[in-house]
Amino acid sequence: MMSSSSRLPVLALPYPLILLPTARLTVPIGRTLADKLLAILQDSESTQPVLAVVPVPPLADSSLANSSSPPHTGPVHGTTARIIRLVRARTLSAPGAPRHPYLLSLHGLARVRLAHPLDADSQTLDSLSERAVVNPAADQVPPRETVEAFKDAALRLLDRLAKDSVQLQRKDEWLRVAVMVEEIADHRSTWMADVLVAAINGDYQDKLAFLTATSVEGRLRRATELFAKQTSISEVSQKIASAVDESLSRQQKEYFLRQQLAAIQRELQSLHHTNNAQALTGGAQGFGAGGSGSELDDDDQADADDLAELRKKIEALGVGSEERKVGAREWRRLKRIPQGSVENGVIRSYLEWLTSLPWPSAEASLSADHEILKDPGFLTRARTQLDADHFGLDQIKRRLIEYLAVVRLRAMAEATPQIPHTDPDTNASQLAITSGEATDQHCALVPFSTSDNVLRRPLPPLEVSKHPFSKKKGVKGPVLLFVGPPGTGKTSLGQSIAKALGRPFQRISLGGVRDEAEIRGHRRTYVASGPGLIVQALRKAGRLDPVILLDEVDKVGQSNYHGDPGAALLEVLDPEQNHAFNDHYVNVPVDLSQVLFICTSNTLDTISAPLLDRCEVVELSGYTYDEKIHIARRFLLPKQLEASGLSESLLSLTDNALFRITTLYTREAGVRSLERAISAVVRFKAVEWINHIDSVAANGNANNGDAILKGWRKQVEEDELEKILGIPRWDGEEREREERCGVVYGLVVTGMGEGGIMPVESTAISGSGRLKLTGSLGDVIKESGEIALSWVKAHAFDLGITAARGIDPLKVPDPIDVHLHLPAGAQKKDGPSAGIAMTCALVSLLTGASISKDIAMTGEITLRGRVTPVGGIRMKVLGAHRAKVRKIILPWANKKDVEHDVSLAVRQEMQFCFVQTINEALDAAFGKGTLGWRKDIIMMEGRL
Ligand SMILES: Nc1ncnc2c1ncn2[C@@H]1O[C@H](COP(=O)(O)OP(=O)(O)OP(=O)(O)O)[C@@H](O)[C@H]1O
Repeated sequence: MMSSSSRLPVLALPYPLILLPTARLTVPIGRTLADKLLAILQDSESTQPVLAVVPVPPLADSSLANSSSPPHTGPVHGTTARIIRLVRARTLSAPGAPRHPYLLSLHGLARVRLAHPLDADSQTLDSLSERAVVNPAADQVPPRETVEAFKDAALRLLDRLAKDSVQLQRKDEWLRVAVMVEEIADHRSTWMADVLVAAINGDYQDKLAFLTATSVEGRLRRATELFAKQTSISEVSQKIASAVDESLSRQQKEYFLRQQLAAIQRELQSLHHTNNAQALTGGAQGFGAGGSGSELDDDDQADADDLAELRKKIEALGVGSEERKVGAREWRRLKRIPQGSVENGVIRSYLEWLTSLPWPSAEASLSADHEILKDPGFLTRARTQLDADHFGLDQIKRRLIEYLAVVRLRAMAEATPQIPHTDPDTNASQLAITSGEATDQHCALVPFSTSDNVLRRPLPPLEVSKHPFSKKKGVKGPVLLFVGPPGTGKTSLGQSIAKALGRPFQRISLGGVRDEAEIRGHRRTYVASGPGLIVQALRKAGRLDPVILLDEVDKVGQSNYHGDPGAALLEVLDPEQNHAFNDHYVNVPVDLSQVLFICTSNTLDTISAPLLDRCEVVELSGYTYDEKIHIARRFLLPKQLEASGLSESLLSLTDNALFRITTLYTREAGVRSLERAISAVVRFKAVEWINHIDSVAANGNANNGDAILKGWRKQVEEDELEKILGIPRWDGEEREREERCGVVYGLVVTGMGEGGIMPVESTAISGSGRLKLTGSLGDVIKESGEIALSWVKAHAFDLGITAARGIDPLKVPDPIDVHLHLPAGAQKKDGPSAGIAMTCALVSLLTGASISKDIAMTGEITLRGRVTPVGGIRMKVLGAHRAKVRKIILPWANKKDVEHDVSLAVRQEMQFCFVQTINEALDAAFGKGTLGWRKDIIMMEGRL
């Protein structure tokens, strides 16, 4: 068939655009072209007028690509295309907008050739010139073998594409096309070739060659080649993908994904910016002219700033120091690892920790501490500080001042440069320093001379430090351990010491720490790992030399499968080791030698011996009523008034009210419950005050100060307390204490370190001479019960219980069992100190004589009847005093404890009986002459 010619408007498609017959294409176009097309649309009779669309290859390739056109001439081959849409782009803008604000959609129809090649002027997207075009002759049927080869190649490619498709729908589509290819008639195969080449990815040049192939056979061959090429590309990339898949680690994959995500985000951001700009300017402005947006969107910038900051911090670490080396190494790793990956986050948070710790290499703050210590008035000011924060505690304050004096002396000694002895035999070559006034700057190095009467101290030989951090030795003192019941001021004393030294204070609560890692940190391999409590405190303090209070060391867990937290604590507190404390997370030796550690504990019983050995114990055993009343008036009431917004002019407690609160509403060694009770009173009065001023305001006197104060009662009287605090908890306890045969009051110290009294009850029941002990008793206290019974049985005749020696009082006259019980059965009790109380209870039970309820006792007994000393005397005595016991029986050996530890005021209010034997204890308890001792008892004791 002959080819036909006609005139059509010709549109040039710049590289890399190409339109094949059967394909569709949408291109952004400018206003000029849009106007021209609009004119065509208006003039045309058809609603979808036809154009000739000619791809223009890049200059270098033009001769190659449009191969059938003569060299050095413009392109001639193209496609006829129907205009199916011309719209103005609103929101979507292709790159280049708004120079191309219109979108033109074309549908390729058939191959076409220009009668004359496109000249250079007409090769732009804007140009549209009407030209003569030649429509090639209609297709002939291609040879069979060419069609077969084409189908084969097409099917292989479609199969590959179906396999590679991730989406199921896509897969189905490719398979459906494959069925069509199999079934298509030979004469339609060129159409199929057009459809497939248009649908698959392929090189521009390949597609152009396919477009320009004039013969049907040639076109099918080119399509076959293209399909084969695409199949092999697809297979190779699939192989690479699976090989990469195997070799890529999770992190690398994540990296690629993140890169893609970042690219998508960038695209979205730029789209967003353009939209903003268009919204602001009606679309008249160019790309990238959008507003700056919120600073929260500017992730990349913030991230870069953080990294720069981190880098600066690493650079600030001491040159050559271990921490700097580790920091630099981790920094290099950080740079290698993709941003946003988990590992990246782990390294960054590690570096943040590492660089935010105070390191000796970068530390400049110690000098401030030394200045405070050098000040001649340091000790006086420390004493003033302690007095300002705490009432009483004289002995403890004196001990703390001694401690601070040692700290000061050591600090001054450490601040002195050390010079080696060159020759110990010659005085002239020895150097000494005037101690006391020595300072960093002013230390006077003078030759040591025996004739000098100034206090001089020869310096020890220079120790060459092996550890990199021990350039400046720590201001070490013994580790203080405050032991005492809750609320006795242990924590607040620690705070006062920190204030006196001008150092930051950090408190670490060790109660319930079961895991060594809580002290030492987790290794970085753990998910969500972090440093231990010690390093955390150091970072919070921001200095190398804070005062760290290790609260409740007695409650640290024992060694278990989570490690031994106690052992880690030993390392922390050991001056020989703690200059290079090893936190598992930080993994660089941390210098704790400058830290001043203070421990607190409620009791000494549960502290491990090695830990106790490192500490110097300071006991705070509790306050008397008198001291509590003073503390309440001077410290607790003002503190609560301030906390509630009232003032002393609006609220006061009478002495009687305060006494009642202290004695009847609280009974504890410390002052916490007292503080709570006072705060309840203050809160009650605060409500009253608000109601009062509201009612005054309602009467129109809101601004009249006198009128406001007129009806206000600021005093809280004793009889109001029941309304405020409820029924007194301890009222009538003395009445409840019974004076009964078989009941005796012993003295105890609870697990919280609080002293008090505890009844020892005994009763006789018919039985077979056995002893029954109840009340959650430990082995030692049970043994005390058995010793007591044995002693009573052995002395039953002397005490007048039995008629003759050798008779068991539990069998004759009637066989009985004796039941000894210590109430509060849920509380564990142990220890030997209930010995004399149990003996007295048994004697009382068997003789029928009773002991006054105002008497309490403590002391261990031996089988021979000796009374041996016990511990916790001060706490026990104060507990008894609080319980209004008037007479206490104690072992003779504890006399010095009472004289030394118990205040004179308490001693004057109580009667103390110090006993050496059970006989003396019984006499003191029952009163002389009450028990019917047989006459020869004195002789017997002499023989013992
Ligand atoms: N001698 C005192 N003078 C003034 N206030 C005191 C005195 N003793 C204790 N306090 C006050 O009692 C409160 C409780 O004290 P702190 O917290 O120091 O008790 P603690 O012994 O550490 O108790 P815990 O063993 O329960 O930790 C604080 O407000 C403290 O100021």
